[in-house]
Amino acid sequence: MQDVRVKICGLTRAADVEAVAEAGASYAGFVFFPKSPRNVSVAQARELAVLAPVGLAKVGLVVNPTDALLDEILAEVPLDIIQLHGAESPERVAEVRARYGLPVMKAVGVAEEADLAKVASYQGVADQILIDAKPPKEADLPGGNGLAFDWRLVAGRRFGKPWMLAGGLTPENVGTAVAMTGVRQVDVSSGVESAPGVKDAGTIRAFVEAARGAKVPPRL
Ligand SMILES: O=C(O)c1ccccc1NCC(=O)[C@H](O)[C@H](O)COP(=O)(O)O
Repeated sequence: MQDVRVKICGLTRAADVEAVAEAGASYAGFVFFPKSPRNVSVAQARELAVLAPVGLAKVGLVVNPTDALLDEILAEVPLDIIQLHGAESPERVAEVRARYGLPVMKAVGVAEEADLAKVASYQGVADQILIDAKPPKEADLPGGNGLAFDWRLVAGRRFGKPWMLAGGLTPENVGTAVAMTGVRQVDVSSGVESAPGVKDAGTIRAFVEAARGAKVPPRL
């Protein structure tokens, strides 16, 4: 049985990339969103991305990006995946994918069953779907809020494309989340931080260990 794959999002320091690689995560996320405590400049992201070893996929997270912003990022940062975390339409997802020739992961915020209907419109255009907790109405950030949603909504679900579960995951609850949902990939940001935007190497290690040691229910 394959291990659960882990994405650690919002890396800002060289030591974070090192910790993520050493822990055995599969994806390292860099946030390009000025309001975020995890925001990195293009130059910073480049310095971090080049430290990632082969096998650690570098994900660039953007929110409703213009082509100009994506051009600027992709001219400098050797990304493997583009994560679209705003209100991008399926047409925009297809356009970004075609323009840059990179896989695109589209985030969909979920708070109730009805939110999952949106996933269908991205199945044909995105390479992966990130099922994340919907942010509270007053939130400054569309993601990275450390809030979970009701995992029963996605228990045993398949979405026609590989998917990842996010929102309020921690070393303590990720095993339950995997066992309950059957998801093969998980994403975390706040749950491995000692303060907003500050990753903690020990907690990253504990999270990856817990995720990889989780009991994944067999696919029916
Ligand atoms: O993490 C951010 O600061 C962020 C800012 C703007 C858009 C999205 C953002 N994060 C998205 C992610 O992929 C997070 O890892 C995901 O939402 C889970 O976050 P958390 O609940 O804090 O583990």
